[in-house]
Amino acid sequence: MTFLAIDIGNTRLKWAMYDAPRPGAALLAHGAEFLEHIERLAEGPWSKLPAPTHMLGCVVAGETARRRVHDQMELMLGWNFEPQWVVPSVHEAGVSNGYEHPLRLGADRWVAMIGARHHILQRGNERPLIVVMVGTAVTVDALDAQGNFLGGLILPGHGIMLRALESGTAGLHVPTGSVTPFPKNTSDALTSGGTYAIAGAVERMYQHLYLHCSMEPACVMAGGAGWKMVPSMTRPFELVDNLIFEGLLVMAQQRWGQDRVPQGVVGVR
Ligand SMILES: Nc1ncnc2c1ncn2[C@@H]1O[C@H](COP(=O)(O)OP(=O)(O)O)[C@@H](O)[C@H]1O
Ligand SMILES: CC(C)(COP(=O)(O)O)[C@@H](O)C(=O)NCCC(=O)O
Ligand SMILES: [K+]
Repeated sequence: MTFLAIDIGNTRLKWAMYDAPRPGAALLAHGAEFLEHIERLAEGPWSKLPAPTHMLGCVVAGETARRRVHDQMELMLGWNFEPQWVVPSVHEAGVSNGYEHPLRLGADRWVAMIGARHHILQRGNERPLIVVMVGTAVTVDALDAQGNFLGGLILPGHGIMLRALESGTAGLHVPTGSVTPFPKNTSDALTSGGTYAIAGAVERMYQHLYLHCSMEPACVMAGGAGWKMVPSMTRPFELVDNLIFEGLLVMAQQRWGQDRVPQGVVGVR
């Protein structure tokens, strides 16, 4: 059994191939393509893969992007699985969706929260949890210790913040700068402003959640630009690069975990 996991964000498609559809499976291959290069997948990185038997993905980049990926899969000889895409629900894998309209939550946020909760539970006690994803947009989602998703923030990512300032002003066209506490040039002022805007939003959510749960939250961060945030965070954060894939593996196991030991056999010697 081989499992293909796909995450289509607004900037890049990330994919990973595992030897089984369950957490802990061995990673066989992985890659990322900017959305404008989706058409390279079949002839390029996917051409060397064994045929997946199962596939699960999440997409927030729209129907056209998903269709372009389906077209690539159809070009692959021997790929016969039915593509499945995550639809956020009211409850899955120990996480309850507190969104007013659960279906309107970004599928990537839902998968990341399920991955993060699984990740944290594996490492110890139930704790409140902050899940930060730094991609095209930034999302900051809060879960209580019981796995209830309480709500989350959406803010612009680094690129969108810079482009918005560039296009809305006459004098802000400068190269990328450094993050510093007291920026003394325009480049550093813009780069630091964006980074601390994200760090500040996360800190605020941390305080909200701490107050709500009376218990220190654990913090998990992911996304293509997550590494940029690490030095500027005000709380200890764990960077989990494959957070979405961990979530997809947890969900895949619920769908196809037929390798489970049959009931009644456990413990029999
Ligand atoms: N070559 C690159 N590799 C990784 N991250 C990049 C690269 N170029 C830009 N980035 C940063 O990562 C962000 C995209 O991260 P990603 O997680 O792929 O976003 P999304 O999930 O929204 O597609 C960009 O907005 C940018 O800040
Ligand atoms: C917030 C997002 C744009 C993040 O997208 P990304 O940065 O991962 O490309 C995406 O999760 C989305 O479109 N969400 C739907 C709206 C919502 O979650 O409320
Ligand atoms: K994403």
